Amino acid sequence: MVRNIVVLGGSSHPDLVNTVCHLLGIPNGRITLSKFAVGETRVEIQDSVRGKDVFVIQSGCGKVNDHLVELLITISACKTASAKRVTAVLPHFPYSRQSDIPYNKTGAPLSKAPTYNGGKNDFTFESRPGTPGPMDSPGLGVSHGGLEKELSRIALERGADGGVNGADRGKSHPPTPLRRTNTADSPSAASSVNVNEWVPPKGTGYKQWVAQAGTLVADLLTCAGADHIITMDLHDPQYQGFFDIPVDNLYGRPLLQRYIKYNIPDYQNAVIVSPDAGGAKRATAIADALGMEFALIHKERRPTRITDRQNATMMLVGDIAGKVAILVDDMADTSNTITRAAKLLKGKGGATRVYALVTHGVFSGDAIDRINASALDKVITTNSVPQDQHKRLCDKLVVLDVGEVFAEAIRRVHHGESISVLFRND
Ligand SMILES: O=P(O)(O)OC[C@H]1O[C@H](OP(=O)(O)OP(=O)(O)O)[C@H](O)[C@@H]1O
Repeated sequence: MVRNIVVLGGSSHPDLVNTVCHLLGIPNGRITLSKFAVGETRVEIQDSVRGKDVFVIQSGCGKVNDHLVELLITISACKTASAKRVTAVLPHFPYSRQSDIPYNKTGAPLSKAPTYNGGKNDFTFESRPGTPGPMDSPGLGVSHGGLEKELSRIALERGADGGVNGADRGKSHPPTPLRRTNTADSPSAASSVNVNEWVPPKGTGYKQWVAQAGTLVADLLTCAGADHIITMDLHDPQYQGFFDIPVDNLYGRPLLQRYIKYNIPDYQNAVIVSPDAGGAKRATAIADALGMEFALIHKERRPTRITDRQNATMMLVGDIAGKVAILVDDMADTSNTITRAAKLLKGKGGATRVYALVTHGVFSGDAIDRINASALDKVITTNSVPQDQHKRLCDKLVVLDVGEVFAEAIRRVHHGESISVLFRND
């Protein structure tokens, strides 16, 4: 039984909250989460947190934006109710994929938007303009009808070619109309991003503005009053540097490694495969620890728009013919990456069996259907986000429990003990 500690759960992952409280031997902190009719979040904390060490557990899944706001309000409520320390526990950290700038091949992002001054161009290709204002940026604060007309007119006047990257420059294309993407039906990353997808006319020098939401989310958590963050397998470990409070980034690696060791027959002769260059370090760490071979799939998506992510070209570097391939990645969202990788590994690669091990099985939209129809033999994930429903729909899915890791991390942080023991890989 741990004393002077309160564990509160947001609405994203009640099972994990129950497990953690059970393992710590404490009752769940009492909290009421509700909504006003308009959709605003309302939080009421029923236990006194005065002078207490408070941990708020909320994972980045489901209605991820609602859950984020719920977390921020809860943290703030605890602070104003005189909690001694508030730790945000985010088993899967929302927005951590958005800490960098996707269109950075040719240098820093543009910092000023183009001005639509009657079709006259007042900037060059080398311009480094400032942050788009509400009236400057496509899709922000301007009535869509008027904006579409204006942009189409500019495109027509300039004989647009639609190129946003080097590869497209110089080619001749017809003027590019505005396209609207319907975001209502699919929660997948690729289909939910664009409100207006506008390809700028040739020679304007304007590259689409992409917000670095990761920075904002880090600031929001700190401003709300978080004193400490506990999370697991951040998409980009450098994201910790966005915070000026301690961040404990736990590893899912020991769990995944244990699965390989004890559940994959003849695992020493299998090959660990990273489905993209970004995850190579994570995958090689496992391959090295288990003395296994390593291969890499090169996934090319950066130079183009975010909507092209699903069409990225994949190329296998390494030999997996006649072997078992074990894909290792930090997360599966739409599952496009792992299913396409599996197709490549079993098809051209000649792998006999393909496993995918991902820490965060978000499985948005039709991800589970995609896995069921894929060449993947098994998908192993953790319950850093709820998996009950996914498990019911997918026989290939194996779920590893992170409850113990988070409970132990909370216990150790509370007592001021080192958490490095949690990084052991045996
Ligand atoms: O299931 P999916 O929808 O395919 O998403 C999963 C992929 O997304 C992330 O990488 P990302 O594409 O952001 O590339 P990066 O590693 O270059 O940042 C993640 O590391 C996976 O590889």
